[in-house]
Amino acid sequence: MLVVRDLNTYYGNSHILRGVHAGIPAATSVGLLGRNGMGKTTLIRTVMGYVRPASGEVQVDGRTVTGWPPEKMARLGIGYVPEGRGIFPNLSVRENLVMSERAGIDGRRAWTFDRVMATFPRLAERLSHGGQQLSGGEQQMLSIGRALMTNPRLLILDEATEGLAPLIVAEIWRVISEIRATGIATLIVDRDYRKVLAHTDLAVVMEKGQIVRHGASADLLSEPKALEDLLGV
Ligand SMILES: Nc1ncnc2c1ncn2[C@@H]1O[C@H](COP(=O)(O)OP(=O)(O)OP(=O)(O)O)[C@@H](O)[C@H]1O
Repeated sequence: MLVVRDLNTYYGNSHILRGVHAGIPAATSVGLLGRNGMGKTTLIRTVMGYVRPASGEVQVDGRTVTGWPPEKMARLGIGYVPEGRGIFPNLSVRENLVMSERAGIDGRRAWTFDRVMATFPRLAERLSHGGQQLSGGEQQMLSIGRALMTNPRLLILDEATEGLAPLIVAEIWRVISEIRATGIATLIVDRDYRKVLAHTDLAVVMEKGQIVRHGASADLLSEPKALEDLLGV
């Protein structure tokens, strides 16, 4: 459903994305791997319209959407949970969720407020708390909950478990499995490459702004030499 072709993105004079070709088929889970600073977040930010590419194309369902702003990308059914969490700190948990509520592009409302509550019981206990009163893990759950309330076809998770306690990290991976089982496509960036490969169908690896490897996640997991070369693990 999402394809990028020959994408080139600069920050000032720094050429960050260097001709990236990649795609996410519908209802497929893709892991985006690579060492620090290789361009993973820049790729996501370019796709979501936060950064304009110098050249290349972003397509959703065959339609060219390069440079569309984030709100329009969201309306195409792409949910984004940014690194460092995207919630409104001055609004309550309930307000954060309700304001994101929207039917999916096919008109379905599979993810409702009640379903998000059932998925994240911790949030249900803190509905009137302000966003800034939540722990880091709860903020992350709220950020994922907000994205689910938009009933996305594709959910992009950038470092969703970063800096969280092990129990919360396990909880987030459980939710990622649940989301995947409902047929939502996912693009997952996380430092724990084993978890990424275990929770995805396909994996792409970035190195210096290019995709240097793509294939089945299970295949990459069984290649220690490739993992060492590409990820330094
Ligand atoms: N706003 C910015 N202005 C200038 N350079 C930037 C900016 N954001 C990122 N960069 C640089 O772009 C390169 C790619 O960064 P990016 O965040 O996309 O990498 P990443 O693979 O997501 O790594 P990380 O895991 O560290 O976030 C890095 O060299 C980084 O220093």
